[in-house]
Amino acid sequence: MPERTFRSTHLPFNQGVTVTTAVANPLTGGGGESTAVAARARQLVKAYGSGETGVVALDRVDVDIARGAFTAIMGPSGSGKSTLMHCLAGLDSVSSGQIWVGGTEITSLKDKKLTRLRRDHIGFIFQAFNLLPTLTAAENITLPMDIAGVKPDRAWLDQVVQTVGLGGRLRHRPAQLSGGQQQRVAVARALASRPDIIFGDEPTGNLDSRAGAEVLGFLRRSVDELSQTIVMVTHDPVAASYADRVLYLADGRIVDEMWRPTAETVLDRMKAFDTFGRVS
Ligand SMILES: Nc1ncnc2c1ncn2[C@@H]1O[C@H](COP(=O)(O)OP(=O)(O)OP(=O)(O)O)[C@@H](O)[C@H]1O
Repeated sequence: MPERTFRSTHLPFNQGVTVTTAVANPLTGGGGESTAVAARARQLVKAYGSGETGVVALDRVDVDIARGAFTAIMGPSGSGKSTLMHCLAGLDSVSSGQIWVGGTEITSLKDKKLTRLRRDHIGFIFQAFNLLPTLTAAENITLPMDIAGVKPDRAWLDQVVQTVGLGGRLRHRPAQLSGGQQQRVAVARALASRPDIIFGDEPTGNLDSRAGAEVLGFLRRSVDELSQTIVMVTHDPVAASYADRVLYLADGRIVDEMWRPTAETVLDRMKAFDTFGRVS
């Protein structure tokens, strides 16, 4: 496990200090160039509106996302999970602070370069599977690469298809697949271009527990066998237990983290948050 510093406010787990940070560090230190860190944010602030009606969705967040690891982001509704994920993925602008994906500081990129970085380096899996109904599973998997004019690496694609267990379903269209199979197509699509990092927003939110477990198992395998980096927002302690590390957000701050979570330890931590109250 990498050395890390962790400080948080108000909660009994990590008492006392005023800044929140979840920094898996410092293997190289400095800016965004670490090979051990797939993405990092420093003093990230995201505010919506201003004055009385303004909301600070992210409040000076420092975080490192370890490369080749599976990170889950948890926290109560409105705590800033989706906002953090969208900012890290370059889908949303920030109010202040800096974000690096790999060695690139994305917070200073103009639209065109940011779009290209997202296309070439970041994969997404959403709660809605977002497959095109008229295309086969195979066509859906390679669609983003086809649009980008990038030739898929066949050997890699075969490995991905094998990893997510879709071998016999490649010629089926989405309507001919179960929800779990459709999400596996979406997982394969995210993996196909070998992105540096994959972001999942409640990727099993629309699945029953069995299909969800399958998809989570495939995400886990893609980390273990393909060295993929995954960041997943979830409300579900069972889903979080597939991760290597859980980050807890409350009121726009990272207030705690847990390594090697189990469903029980995550649930206990969530209950403790409820008992001791939320941050501020
Ligand atoms: N476009 C927006 N305009 C104004 N406020 C927003 C906007 N998007 C999010 N917020 C606010 O920012 C805060 C964080 O929202 P966010 O969606 O990141 O939370 P979340 O933890 O993902 O919640 P949930 O678990 O309910 O999806 C909330 O107070 C929310 O109301």
